[in-house]
This record gives sequence, structure tokens and C-alpha cells, in this order.
Amino acid sequence: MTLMNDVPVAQLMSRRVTCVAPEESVVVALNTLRSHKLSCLLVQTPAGLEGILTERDLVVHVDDLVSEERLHVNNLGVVRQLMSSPPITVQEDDCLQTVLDVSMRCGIRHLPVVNKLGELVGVVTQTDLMRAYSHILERQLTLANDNERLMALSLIDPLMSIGNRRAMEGDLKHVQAKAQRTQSPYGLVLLDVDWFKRYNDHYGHQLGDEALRAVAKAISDSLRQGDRLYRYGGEELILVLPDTNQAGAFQAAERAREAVSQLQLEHVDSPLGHLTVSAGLASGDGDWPALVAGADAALYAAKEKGRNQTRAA
Ligand SMILES: Nc1nc2c(ncn2[C@@H]2O[C@H](COP(=O)(O)OP(=O)(O)OP(=O)(O)O)[C@@H](O)[C@H]2O)c(=O)[nH]1
Repeated sequence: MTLMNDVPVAQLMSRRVTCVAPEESVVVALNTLRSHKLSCLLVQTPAGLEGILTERDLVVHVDDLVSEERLHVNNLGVVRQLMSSPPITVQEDDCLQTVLDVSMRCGIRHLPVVNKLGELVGVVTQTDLMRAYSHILERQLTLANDNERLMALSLIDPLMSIGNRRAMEGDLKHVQAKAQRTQSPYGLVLLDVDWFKRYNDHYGHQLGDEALRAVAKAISDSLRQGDRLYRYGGEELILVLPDTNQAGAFQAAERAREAVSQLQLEHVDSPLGHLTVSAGLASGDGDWPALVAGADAALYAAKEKGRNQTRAA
């Protein structure tokens, strides 16, 4: 990521500098500024950089003349009388941050840039600096947004478009911590598609994927607000139910099981004739791996007892 300290001013400055002699007349300087569409002139002598003449210097000068009632082209004087001197310069390898600080602190809009030998190599304006600054900010914002999007994507299961196991683990840490703090139980429900190997074998893997998507959607749609569904692995899903006791978890599990059953997705190799899920649940305020183990044992019992049913640990 580009930072303000990484950008040397040499990359931002204009190398097109126009110089005048200090003894040059202000009228000539004005004409030079106008014809070259410049906002400043560097004042140089054979001995080196002596000053800078900006639009602002001219405005102040003309204003002085007007108030003294001696505004006439012949009275505009010479550049030396108007220029800011000595000029505040920056080094060509100074970074954007440093140069912006100088410009802001001193209220200077034009900064001559010199090399290590003190020779004039360019001029940088506050506009150049602000443009570079906003460009960096924009890039940093885009990168931050991209990172956030990638982070969110890394937590989503691409097939079912629900949270994956990693997301579940992150979420469960918070749910468990809250349950232990408030001493109120939370519920976990493991749901497993019945006879799914047979489904894949009969209808093919692609239709198997479509069925899994439909199952995930039906269960998601059956959820109460605040409850969350994750893909636990393979054709197994898990419901995380904050602030839920065993009776509440049983209701949620049954709603989910019913929702899948009501899809009436044909499954000719299932004794039930359509796609179903079995559910095992556990609730409490203990550590989540223990609750998952309890729900898993209950799921096993539901399978043993004939599938398409809910059992509690
Ligand atoms: N199409 C598809 N199949 C999957 C996916 N993940 C897991 N499976 C399949 O799901 C099947 C699960 O089979 P088993 O664990 O034997 O369970 P089952 O056939 O559903 O039987 P019971 O759970 O005992 O009712 C396996 O054939 C896996 O290949 C997936 O993302 N897409």
C-alpha cells in the first residue's frame, strides 16, 4: 500500500520552471505569468535561487499601489520589490507528508524543489500535493474495501451462500461468551440430509448440489431473527440459536425439518419418497464443542430411529 512517506516530491513536482531575474520589471513578469499560464516565477541570479514571485505577491503589490493611488504601469517596480525571499524550498527526495506539512504550516502554495547541490529542479504546488494526497486516500479506501469484501467472502460457503465453519466458530465464541456472562442457555442444532449418498448416486452430483442449495434456503427462510445457519461440512448444517433453551431449540429444529420436508423434493431411493433431514440438538451455557458433541449424538439417535425427525441430547 502506498503511504504518504513513500512518495518523494520529485514524483509530484513540475519540472517546467520559469525563472526571472530580480531586476526584471514587474510588467514583464506579469506578461510572462500570463502568457505561460503560470502561477509563480522563480527568481534566480547566477549565484542561485533568490526568491519566488507568486500571483499572491502581485495581488498584494497592486493592492498597495491602488491604496496609495499610484497605480500606473511605470510604477509597478521590479520583481525584487515583490518577491518572497528567501524562498522556502524542499528537497527533491522529501516525501509527500513532509512537503505537505511545510506547505500547510507556512501557508505556502508554491514550493521550489532543489537537489542535494541546492540547484533548482522543479516547483510543487499545494494543488499537486493535495491531488496526490487524495489519490492515496482513495487507493487506501479501495484496498480497505477489497480486503473487507475478501474477508466476508472467506466466511461464506460458495455452494449454499451461508456462513461456513470458520464463520460459525467465530460466531459461536461470542454466543458462548454471552451465554456464560448472562447465565442463559444457547442452542445448537445439527441437521443432516437423509440418504444423501443415494440421492447423489441416483440423480447425479449436480442435482445433489442443487438440492443442497434448496435445503439451505428452506432452512434459512424458517429461521427466527437472530438465529443463524452455517454449513458444518458436506451435507450437514448447523443452527446457532442465541438465548434459546432446549424447548426453543426443539421448536426451531422442527420448523427447519418441516420446511425441508415441505419442499417435496423427489428422492426415489429414500423410504420416504422425498428429501428430508434429521436433526439433533443440545442447549446449555457450556463450551460449544461439548454442545456440538451432544447435538451430534442426538442426530445419530434421530438417524437410528428412522430419520426425518428431531432428537435432543
Ligand atoms: N452433491 C453434493 N454431495 C455432497 C456434498 N457434500 C457431501 N455430499 C455427499 O453427501 C453424502 C453423505 O453421505 P453419508 O454421510 O453416507 O450419509 P447419507 O447417505 O446422507 O445417509 P444418512 O446421513 O445416514 O441418512 C456423500 O455421498 C457425500 O459425497 C456436496 O457439496 N454436494
